[in-house]
Amino acid sequence: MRNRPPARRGTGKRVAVLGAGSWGTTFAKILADGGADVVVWARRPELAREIQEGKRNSDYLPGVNLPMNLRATSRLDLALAGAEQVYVSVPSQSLRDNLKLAAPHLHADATIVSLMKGVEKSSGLRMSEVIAQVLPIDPAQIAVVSGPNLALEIAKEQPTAAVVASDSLETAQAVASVARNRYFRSFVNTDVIGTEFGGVLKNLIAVAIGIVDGVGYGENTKASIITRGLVEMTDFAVAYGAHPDTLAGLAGLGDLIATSQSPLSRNNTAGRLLGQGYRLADVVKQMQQTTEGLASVGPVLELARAKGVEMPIVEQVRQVLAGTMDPKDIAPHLTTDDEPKGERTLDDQAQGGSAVRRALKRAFDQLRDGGRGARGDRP
Ligand SMILES: NC(=O)C1=CN([C@@H]2O[C@H](COP(=O)(O)OP(=O)(O)OC[C@H]3O[C@@H](n4cnc5c(N)ncnc54)[C@H](OP(=O)(O)O)[C@@H]3O)[C@@H](O)[C@H]2O)C=CC1
Ligand SMILES: O=C(CO)COP(=O)(O)O
Repeated sequence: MRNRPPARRGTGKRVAVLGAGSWGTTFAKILADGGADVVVWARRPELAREIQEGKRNSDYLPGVNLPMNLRATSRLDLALAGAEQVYVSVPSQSLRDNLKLAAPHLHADATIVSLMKGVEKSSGLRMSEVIAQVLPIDPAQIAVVSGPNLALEIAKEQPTAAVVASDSLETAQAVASVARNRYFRSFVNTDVIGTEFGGVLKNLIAVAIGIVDGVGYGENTKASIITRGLVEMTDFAVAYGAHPDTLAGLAGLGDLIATSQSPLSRNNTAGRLLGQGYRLADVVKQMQQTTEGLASVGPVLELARAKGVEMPIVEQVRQVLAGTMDPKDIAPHLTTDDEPKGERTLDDQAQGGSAVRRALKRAFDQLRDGGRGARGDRP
C-alpha cells in the first residue's frame, strides 16, 4: 500500500509529527536526526509521498534533503499507531479540528507536544489549553516547544536552542531528551504560560518591525519597538501568570530577536508588505504559509483589556491591519501628547527589568560555560 510507512530503521522512541509544513517537517528532521523513529502526517497524499519516497518537501523546504529514516503518511491512524510522543504543527486556527480527527487514534498515555505559536481566535485559548479541552488527558501529558526557531535555518542544520515547557518537569525532560541533536538543543522549564505566550506575542512585534521596515525607517525605530515590545510581551504574559524570566529567555527575547531580524519570518514579511502600502487582503493572498500574528492580534488585545494591560505597539499593529492607521504613523510608543513617564515603573523593575538583566547575565554565563545537557532556560 502506497501510504504505509516502510519498516522502521531507527532504534529510538516512536514519535509522530502532525503537519508537514515548514516547521512540522523541520521538527520531524530534528527528531529523526536525534535518533527517534518518526512518522510525519501530511494531509495531502502527494506531499506524504514526496517526503516518504523522495526525502524532500519541495513546497516548504526547497533544497533540503530529509533524513533517510524519516517516514511520512497521509493516514492519521498509521502516523499515530504506537506513537509515545505526538508533536503538533498545524495552523493554530485548525488545531481543534485536527485534534478531533486524531483523537480516536491517539495512545491514551501519549504526550502531546504543541509546536505552534498562536491563540485560537474564537476562544482566545493558548494551544495547550485547546489540547486540554479537546483531549481527555492529564495536563502532565501536555508540553509546548518555543524558541528562536526559523524553520529553514534549522533544516539546514544551523545550530539553535529552544525551550520545552510542561506542568510536569518529568514530561518536559522526556520531550527534551528526544527533541535534541547535534544542531538543536532543548532546555526545559515548567512555565507553559510564559513559553507559549512568548511565541505568540513576538509574532505581533515582528509584524510591527516588518511595517517599520516596509515604511523605510531605520535601526533606531526598530530597536525602540523591539525593546518596548518586550516590555509589552512581559507585562501581558506576567498578568496571565507567566514568570518574567521566561520572557527574557529563548522563548521571549530570543525568539523576538530572531523573528524581528529575519526575512525568513512570515510575520515580519507580512508586516513589510503592509508597510509598503499593500492592503491586508492582498498581503494574506501573497502569504503562502501560516502567518499566526495576523490572527492573534484581535484575541491578544481582548485578553490584554481583560487584565488592564497596555499594549500600544500591538494596538498600532491592529490599526494598520484594519486600515485605520497609516503605516508611517507607527511609532515606538504612543503619541506625542502622551504624558512623559518612566521607561519602567518601579513595579516593572521589580518584575521585569531586573529579570532581563539577570537573564542576559545568565545567557552570557551559559555561553562561556559551553552548556551541558538539558536544563532550565532559567534556574
Ligand atoms: N515555520 C517556522 O519557522 C516556525 C513555525 N512555528 C509554528 O508552527 C505552526 C505551523 O507553522 P508552519 O509549519 O510554519 O506552517 P506552514 O504553513 O508551513 O504549514 C502548515 C501545515 O499544516 C497543514 N494543515 C493541516 N491542517 C490544516 C488546515 N486545516 N488548514 C491549513 N493547513 C493545515 C498544512 O497542510 P497543507 O500543506 O496541505 O496546506 C501544512 O502542512 C505555526 O503555529 C507556527 O507559528 C513555530 C516555530 C517555527
Ligand atoms: O516562530 C518562528 C521563529 O521562531 C517563525 O516565525 P514566522 O512564523 O514569523 O515565520
